[in-house]
Order: sequence, then C-alpha cells, then structure tokens
Amino acid sequence: MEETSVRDLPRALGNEDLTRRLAACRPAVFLDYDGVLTPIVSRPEDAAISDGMRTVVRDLASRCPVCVVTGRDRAVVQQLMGVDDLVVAGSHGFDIWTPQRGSVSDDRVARFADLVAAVTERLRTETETIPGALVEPKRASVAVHYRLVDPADRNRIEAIVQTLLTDHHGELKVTPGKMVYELAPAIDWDKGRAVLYLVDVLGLDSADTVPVYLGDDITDEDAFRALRGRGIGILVGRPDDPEMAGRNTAAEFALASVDEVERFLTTLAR
Ligand SMILES: O=P(O)(O)OC[C@H]1O[C@H](O[C@H]2O[C@H](CO)[C@@H](O)[C@H](O)[C@H]2O)[C@H](O)[C@@H](O)[C@@H]1O
Repeated sequence: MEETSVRDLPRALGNEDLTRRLAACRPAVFLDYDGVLTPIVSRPEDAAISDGMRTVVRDLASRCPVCVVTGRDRAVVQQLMGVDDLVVAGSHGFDIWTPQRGSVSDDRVARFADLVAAVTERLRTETETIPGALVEPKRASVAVHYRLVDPADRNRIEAIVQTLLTDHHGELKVTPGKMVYELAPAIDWDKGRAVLYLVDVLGLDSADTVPVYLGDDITDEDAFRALRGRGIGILVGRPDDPEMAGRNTAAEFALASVDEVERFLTTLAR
C-alpha cells in the first residue's frame, strides 16, 4: 500500500486534480468527529461542534450522502453534534446506525458486550489512582485517555493496557490514538471495513459516486487504505503538530485544520 509522509501531502483546498475528480462524480462524504469537525481539546466532553460546522454538515447532507465515522460512542457523538438524522458509525465502526433502518451493525459485535463491560470496569478500577486518567465507556469499545496524565505516570496506563491485552489474549485489541488507547473486540473490523460496509449497505458503490473520507487519527488510516483506488482520503492535520510527527499516511490530500475542513465542506455543499 502506497503511503506518503504527512509533510509531502498536497493540500486539498484549491487542488485542481481534486476539484476535477469531485466535479466528475457525486461525493459521498465520510466524516471523522474529533480533530476534523472539532479541534482536539483536553477533555473529550468539551469537544462541542461549532454552529458554523453544524450548519455546513447539515447543508452538505441535504445535497449528498454524509456519514459520521467516529471512535466515539454513537449516542454521545449524536448529542455532541446536536444532529440525529445522519448515518453514524460509532465505536470505530463497531456500532452502525442509519436514520431509516436503525442499527445495521455486523452481528458479531453484539457478542462482545460482556467483554467490553468487563474491560471498562477494570480500566476504571485500575486507573483510579492515576491523576488525569480518563476512561471513556462506549457501546462497543472503551478508551483510556492520558492527555491529562503527568508524563511520568503515562507508563502506568500503558502497563495496565498491556496486562488487559495479555489477560484477554485473542479477544481484545488495542489501537493507539491521540493520547489515548482504544480497546475493542479483536475481530477483523475497523473504520475501513465500516466505510466499505456503508458504501455497500447505502448503495453508494456506483461509478458516478466517489467516497470521500476526512480523518485525522491513526484509526482513520484504515479508512484511507480501504478507499485507495476507489475513493479519496483527506488527512486533517499539520506536519508540525507533535501528534503527527513522523507519521506516514495512506491519505491523498491534506487539510491543515478544522477551519479548513469547514471551508472544504462549504465548497462541496455548493
Ligand atoms: O474517530 P474520532 O471521532 O476522531 O474519535 C477518536 C477519539 O476522539 C476522542 O478523543 C480525542 O479527542 C479528545 C477531544 O478533543 C481529546 O481529549 C483526546 O485526547 C483525543 O484522543 C474521543 O474521546 C475518543 O473516544 C475517540 O475514539
């Protein structure tokens, strides 16, 4: 799979090649939430979408298919966005919902509810004495955040996660994100699989539709890879951001910030 240094990605805004490709087909837009529709902030519960971004997402959804593909719990992201009529794939694509059909998740996911509950409980108990550690429960996965943890204590979080992986060998997987470990059932499913599933379920697999995915985090790379050759991946972030340092990406284009995302979506919505 072809990957590019974030530093070498062409910018999406004003890019002639991208403009030509988008003009030739109807876009189907897949949007990550944190770092794309809202800036990264210290506490997950404070990541509220701006009125301007909410309006442009709504405008876009009235013109073409729009899906939110997020690591967040589905209900939480719907509440944070103040929008409940979009297709949402929550918990990194493990929990997929459409306004017309309700839940359309892969059947395997429901079997892991007990595992996710047990891992969430252990994370809560074992990180209790680490100041700043945040455990974020979700319907089909769980995150443990260390953004607010003293750097000297972060290895304690990593050790807890490693022990959980050992104790649940073969049934649990971890994906690192931006100052977070995301723990999910170890099934062959991720944001990339979720996007391809949605393309199929929503009937977007036609020659006149081009899937466009906007994401910023490591888990979004699965979606960029999945769309290579059949869609367009756009990475949101700057190469000089320490959380992007040294990263290679399967995305084809870049937007530098949430403000640029809003400008790009505004252009698409016209
Ligand atoms: O797939 P996404 O919609 O981008 O969600 C990825 C994770 O985002 C959230 O955590 C990140 O954003 C927080 C708020 O800006 C920040 O405090 C945290 O450090 C970041 O990792 C969210 O809380 C997670 O559940 C998502 O999986």
